[in-house]
Amino acid sequence: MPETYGNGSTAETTAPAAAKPAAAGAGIRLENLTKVYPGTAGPAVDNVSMEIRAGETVIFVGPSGCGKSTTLKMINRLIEPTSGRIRIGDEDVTDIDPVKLRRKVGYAIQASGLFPHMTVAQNIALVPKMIGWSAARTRSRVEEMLDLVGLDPGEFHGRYPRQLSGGQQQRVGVARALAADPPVLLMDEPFGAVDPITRDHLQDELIRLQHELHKTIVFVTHDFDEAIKLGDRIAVLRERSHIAQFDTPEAILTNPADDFVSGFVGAGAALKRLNLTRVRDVGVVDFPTARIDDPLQSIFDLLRDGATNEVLLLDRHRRPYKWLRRGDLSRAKQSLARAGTLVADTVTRDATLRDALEAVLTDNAGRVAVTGRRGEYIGVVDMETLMNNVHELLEADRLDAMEHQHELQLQRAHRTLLAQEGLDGAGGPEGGPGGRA
Ligand SMILES: Nc1ncnc2c1ncn2[C@@H]1O[C@H](COP(=O)(O)OP(=O)(O)OP(=O)(O)O)[C@@H](O)[C@H]1O
Repeated sequence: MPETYGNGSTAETTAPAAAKPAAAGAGIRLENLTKVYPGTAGPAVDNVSMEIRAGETVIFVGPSGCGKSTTLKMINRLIEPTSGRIRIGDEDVTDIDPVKLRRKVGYAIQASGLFPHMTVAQNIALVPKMIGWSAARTRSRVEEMLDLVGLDPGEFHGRYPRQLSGGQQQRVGVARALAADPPVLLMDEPFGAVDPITRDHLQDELIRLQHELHKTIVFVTHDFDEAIKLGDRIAVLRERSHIAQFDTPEAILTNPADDFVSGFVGAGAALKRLNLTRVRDVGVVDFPTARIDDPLQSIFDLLRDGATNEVLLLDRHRRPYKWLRRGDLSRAKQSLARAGTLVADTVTRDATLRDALEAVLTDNAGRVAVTGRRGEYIGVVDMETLMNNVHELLEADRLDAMEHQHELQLQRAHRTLLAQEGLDGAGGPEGGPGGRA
């Protein structure tokens, strides 16, 4: 059995035992929402109605300028609607005090939106303070939030945003949005400004968080692959936020409503489906490991005598460090410094098969190491497992397509038969039974 998480902690038990359980999501209902910006000819958002269920992640995608951000910002009234209503849970929030609304709706944006002159802790404490939490409660919440987003509270809480990497800033942005424990989280292209690998990891983190918290998340992105990966449902929007299709990623990929949606899905729908399967759903298996501080001799022995000709070397924090093959030993001499190949990329259990395939190709090791929330080793997924899954997915799609084709043929044959029998209500192509000469 692969070991799961280090230090006995699991992704499901990050909050201190005494903490209140997090507020779960609340449903959102948009009713005939319209926004006309002053001085513009037509509405930027025109009469949009939509129901978002409690606890689901809904992604808005659509071309630039179609009104995604305007629609999103009307939900927390950063932009006041010209007409229409917004309900969160049982409450009509269209006219409530915006400060009260902040308790219900967290907001995370691109490039984290952190205040540069405030420390990480001060940034996260912003909304709890605004809504009148005590200093002690706020302080413990800040620590809890840092831990939740995978940052060591002791190390990070006194830093300033400029002392963080882009990915860390984004994590703090999410911690800040969640600090007052709102049931609804709005995210406006939150990962738009980070590099692709960090972006993948942040997406995985968000999936893990959502497994834990069950918030209602509305997320805007330009990136359809991101939408597939994160969304329970995707709203494909066209101009003025008109809804072209609002459905699950599977349904949109296999059954786009029209040419506009097909155009958005783009080529390679079958491969995009790799974004729908997670590493946790395929076989994560154990792999022989050794620790960097193990005696050299014991690592040699493991490779020489054992059934394996490769081990994964872990660092002092049990994080994957190097792939070490038997042949590498001849170069090792008295130290492992020059031996083996550095682990370039890892995935978490929430990563998609697509991420995992990419990581296998990057690492060129035939497998990818799977890690927990602090980067610790859990197991590996190998190329063969990945390829089998890809094959099964493509095969399932092919069968679906064949079935669909077969159904169409049956329907056509049925109609022809009815027509021949004169039972199709149109008198048949030849004008009735027996026809006429
Ligand atoms: N403050 C404003 N005043 C006037 N027009 C605006 C304002 N903000 C946005 N718009 C217009 O409203 C329309 C919708 O903008 P919005 O930012 O909601 O689109 P979007 O889909 O989020 O775009 P993008 O993907 O490029 O961020 C655009 O035509 C935009 O030019």
